[in-house]
Parts: sequence; C-alpha cells; structure tokens
Amino acid sequence: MDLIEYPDAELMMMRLADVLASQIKQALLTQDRASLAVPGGTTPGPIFDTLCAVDLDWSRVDVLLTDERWVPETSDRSNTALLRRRLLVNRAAAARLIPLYADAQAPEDRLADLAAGLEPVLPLSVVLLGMGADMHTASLFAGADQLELALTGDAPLVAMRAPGAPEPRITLSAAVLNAAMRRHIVIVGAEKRAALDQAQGLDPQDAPVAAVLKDTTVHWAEA
Ligand SMILES: O=C1O[C@H](COP(=O)(O)O)[C@@H](O)[C@H](O)[C@H]1O
Repeated sequence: MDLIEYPDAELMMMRLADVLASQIKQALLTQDRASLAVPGGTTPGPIFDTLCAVDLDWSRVDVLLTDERWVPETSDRSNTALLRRRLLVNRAAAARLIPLYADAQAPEDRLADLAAGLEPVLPLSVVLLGMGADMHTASLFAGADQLELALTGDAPLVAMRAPGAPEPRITLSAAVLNAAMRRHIVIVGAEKRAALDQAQGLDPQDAPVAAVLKDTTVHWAEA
C-alpha cells in the first residue's frame, strides 16, 4: 500500500479526480472501453464534481459503483442517485452506467442479472474505494452474513446483510476489486486514518479493508 497525505481535503479531491481521469485516458489508449468503479457515501461527491467536467471520451467509459444499498433511487441513501446527480452529468453524462440496483424486494432476486451486466466490463480499469471508520470498504463489513464468500469466492457480486447496515447491500467482491488494473482508497479525517493504520495488522474478517490494500494507493487528508 502507498499512502499519499494531502494538506487539505479540497486539494486531495481535485488531485484525485485528475489521477482518475489520466488513468482512464491511459486505459482508453489500449482498449476500446475503460471501466471506472467508484464508492458511494459521503466522501466522493467533490471528486465527482471535478471528474465529470474532464475532457475525455466518456462515451467509451463504463461507470459503476463499488457497492449499493438495496434502496430505490428516490431514497437519499441511494448511491446510484449520488452518481446520477454528481458524476454522470456534464461531459461524463456520455458514460454508460452499469447498474448495481434493480427494482426488486431483495438483492438476491436480481443478483444474476446484475452480475451478467458486470461481467463484460471486467477486469475493471480503475477502482476508487471509500472506507468507513469501522474498516468496511465497498459493502464488505465485519460480521456480515456473506463476508467469507465476498472475500474468498469467485463471484463478482455478492448480496450482503451486516449488523451495522440498515438495509441489504450488494457489493463487488474482493476478487473483482483486487483484479482491477488501478486501485485507490480515499479517506478523510483522523478517525479513518487511525482505522486504516489498525487495519493493516488485522485479518480481513475483522477489518475487511485489509483485503484490498495490496498495490493500492491510499489518499488521505485530515480535513
Ligand atoms: O455505506 C457506504 O460507506 C462507505 C464509506 O462511506 P463514507 O460516507 O464514510 O464516505 C462507502 O465507501 C460505500 O460505498 C458506501 O456504500
């Protein structure tokens, strides 16, 4: 794992948007299409605001989430709604969204369809992950019912229920995340930095982020 520390979060978000854009452009030099997976939650919005305005051939880019909460887009907890509002706008409106949610009672009802939509864009070109202060990343949560499968299995997508998560989740598996050509984690604040430091010595069952740290660049700013 490489760690880049920034003097402030605003600068970090802008620099990270530049890094992601240049890695997408690089992938497009040798491939017809590039794929970019991004987190939801509260952290990545400012990155999306910069990235969506970058001049690149977005019509050849597939965008997806690293994980989704099983809620409709009308919910303020929908990561897909965040993507539509802040990344798939401006120049990036030309990108293609690979959905991780479909209208159904439970993620298991649509898992096979969603996985079929994901398969053609693997391996992912660029992955950006977030991390919670509880050391979860994507929707790989300690204590989740399918964590073992998501950490060690071959399935690209896993449905997940976790004690701390208010709704079912769907997540890219560690296999998919670790097969990506480029991988980044973005975190803000002293609490998450301490969690990241702690995670490095722990088993992924207890600190799931530990499963995706190898060859990953972590970007951190205190505030
Ligand atoms: O629930 C989620 O949480 C993590 C971390 O979110 P943040 O609000 O602490 O930035 C996020 O990376 C993940 O995509 C999301 O579904």
